[in-house]
Amino acid sequence: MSTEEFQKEQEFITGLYARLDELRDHAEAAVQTALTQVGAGHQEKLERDVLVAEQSGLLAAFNAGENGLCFGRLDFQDGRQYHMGRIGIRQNDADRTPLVVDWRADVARPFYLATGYSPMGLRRRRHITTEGRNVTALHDEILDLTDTTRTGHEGSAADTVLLAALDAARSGRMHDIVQTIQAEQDRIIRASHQGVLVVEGGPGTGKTVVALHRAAYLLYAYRDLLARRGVLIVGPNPAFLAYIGEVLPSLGETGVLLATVSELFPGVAATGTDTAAATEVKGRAAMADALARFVRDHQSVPDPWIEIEHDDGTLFLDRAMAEDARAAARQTGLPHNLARPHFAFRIIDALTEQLADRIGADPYGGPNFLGPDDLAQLGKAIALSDDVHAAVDQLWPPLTPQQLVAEFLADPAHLPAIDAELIRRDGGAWTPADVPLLDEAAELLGQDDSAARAAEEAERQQRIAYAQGVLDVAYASRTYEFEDIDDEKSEVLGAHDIVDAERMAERHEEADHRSTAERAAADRTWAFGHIIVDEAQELSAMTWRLLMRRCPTRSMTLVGDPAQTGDAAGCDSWQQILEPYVGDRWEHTRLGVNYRTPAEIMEVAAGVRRAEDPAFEPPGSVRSTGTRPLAHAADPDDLAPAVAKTVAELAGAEGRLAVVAPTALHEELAAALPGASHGPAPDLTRPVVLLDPRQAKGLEFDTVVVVEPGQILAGSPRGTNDLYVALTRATQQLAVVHTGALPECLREGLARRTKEQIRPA
Ligand SMILES: Nc1ncnc2c1ncn2[C@@H]1O[C@H](COP(=O)(O)OP(=O)(O)OP(=O)(O)O)[C@@H](O)[C@H]1O
Repeated sequence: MSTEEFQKEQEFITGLYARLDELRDHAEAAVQTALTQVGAGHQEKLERDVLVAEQSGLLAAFNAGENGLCFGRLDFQDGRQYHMGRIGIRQNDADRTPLVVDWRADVARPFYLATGYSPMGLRRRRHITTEGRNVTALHDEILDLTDTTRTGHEGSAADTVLLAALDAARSGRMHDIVQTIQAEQDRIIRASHQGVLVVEGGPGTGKTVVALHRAAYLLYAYRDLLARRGVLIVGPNPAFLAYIGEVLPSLGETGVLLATVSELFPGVAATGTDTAAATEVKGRAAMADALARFVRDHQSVPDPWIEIEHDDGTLFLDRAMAEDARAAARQTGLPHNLARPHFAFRIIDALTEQLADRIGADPYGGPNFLGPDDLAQLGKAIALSDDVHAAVDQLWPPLTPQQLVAEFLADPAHLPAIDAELIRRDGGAWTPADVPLLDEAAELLGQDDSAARAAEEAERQQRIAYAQGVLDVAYASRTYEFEDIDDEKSEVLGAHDIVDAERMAERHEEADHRSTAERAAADRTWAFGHIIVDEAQELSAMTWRLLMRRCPTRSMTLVGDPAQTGDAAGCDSWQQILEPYVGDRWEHTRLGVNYRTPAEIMEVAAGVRRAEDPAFEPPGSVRSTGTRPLAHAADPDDLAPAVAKTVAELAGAEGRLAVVAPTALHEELAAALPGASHGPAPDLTRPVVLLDPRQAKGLEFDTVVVVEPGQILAGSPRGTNDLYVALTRATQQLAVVHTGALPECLREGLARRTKEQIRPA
């Protein structure tokens, strides 16, 4: 080891952190100063808010850079040398010379792509490992074989650093991989933002982590476009979102909305659950048609008429009149609530005509006596009639998405009877599968915001009135110290002197301080700049309709693995998902190396899939641990204690362990595993967690104990996929605890332990 090289890097890193501290202090001071400045006008307030947002964003990035700020160095053959950083930092000189370049910059690409065959102009690539602000290791790769300079740190650097990262104990939170992105992953991360990119790959191939780095890259490369519209990352459940939630902030990116589909209808908390069969029915594309027809059912005509009381005698809103108004309203092509005024106006016109015919008719067959002004007067009176309002409400009622879907579920229409029975529900909490239905309903109904706008105007008037009151009080209690001075010429200005009530009211209006992600989360119609969908194979056809509405530009990255589909409503083929929206204009890429699961575990998991598909080939594992997964046979009465014993044996001092078991066993197992986190949103940072196979999706742990694999297999129509997911979550060790016979597909590859061996003492 060359201490001189070490020393040089340490000096560089020390200097770099000093510059980081300087930048951080500067940003902190700027935020503080801005916050204490009380500007009077709107403009000043706006400028202050922009400055605070900008500097806060910088601060977040500087704080993110604290750990592993610099992780590599590129030495080019032409003498250029660049240090690589999690974020880019420049010197405080006239040229603002880069100290470290951002890993996303073009010049950083050879760090990930250069090989001995294709050195991309590189002479040497250095991996720098740090702990806090100290350099702990250097690994150099020589890419120019004619270069004879040696530093003493040469070796197969990339492998050493990658394997160290893969072997490290898990923390319950995903980490970024900027230091070890592999070439096939880099190409996906930096692919163009346009169009739909599908990233497919088996378990542990890095689909999720690559998708997150892609979000960071896109925000860097297309900042103008994406910072404004925002990026949405959709994940399968809240625990998964918590698991991946620290990756982007660690890369200095905070403006991304992470959400499950259930959270995408503002104002609705989908806390209910559906049966697998109901989820499947609700997810079918045919639901869109059923809902559209259900909305039309609410556009009715009277049989034979509705009587409208009028001073000049009863008017008749008859079937033909309503049919004519309905056809005209439908012809506008507007959603139900927005077409409603068109229906109402046609009805009012027709009733006005009926009345005019009655009271203005010339008994001798001449033209009607009433002129345009008379007709307008009659129309106005009819438009104000309570009877007319009630009739319009009856024939074309205003509807909210919640009303419509609740009514639909209580008595499902336009579906085969068997499907209708499966989803029938009167009341109860909204479920995740209801959210796309609500969104579909919102599209079909449209939002007639005239009432909201009127309310807003009324509120504004109220604010003005309040501000006038404040001014009056201010005037009444003005200071009299200068009583002798003519009030008109007073140099002491009071609030009443410089603002009128309207401007003062405006000043008190709340400016929108929310970030793009926050504003997007609160707005159902927000169009995102890019959407990333993880575990995309799980989403139903109805969910795709919702997501496509949120991304009219179709700039999307979809990652998933059809072999892991667990949801009954999930899709089996990308073509089937995408065809309705982009035809065949989408790109498909594959990741083929498993970075998570050691070869020994993967062999066992592959056996499960091979039972259905003998030709199945799992992604090749990058590591093997030499430890065979274990099968523990337990007495049915002893299952929970046997699981507890296995957990006690395998749980390490460091790292995380997950027990993956069918939900029906959770109560019994939780009692035997005190301290294990479980429930709908388990805390994955705890040493032991108890999950069902669906909750385990996308996650990873050092050790995994799969309980009753036979029940997992039989538990759902996609039981094979669920078991495959459960078995592929471990980075180090896997154990299976079972009562009764081990399923046939698991008999190969597992080292057996008998009941006696695992019976608690
Ligand atoms: N280039 C890399 N360097 C270091 N770690 C990596 C790399 N690529 C992937 N990993 C690690 O491998 C593990 C698996 O990655 P990830 O969860 O993204 O896989 P996945 O394909 O989404 O898996 P699954 O489909 O099973 O959920 C993670 O711990 C990730 O950090």
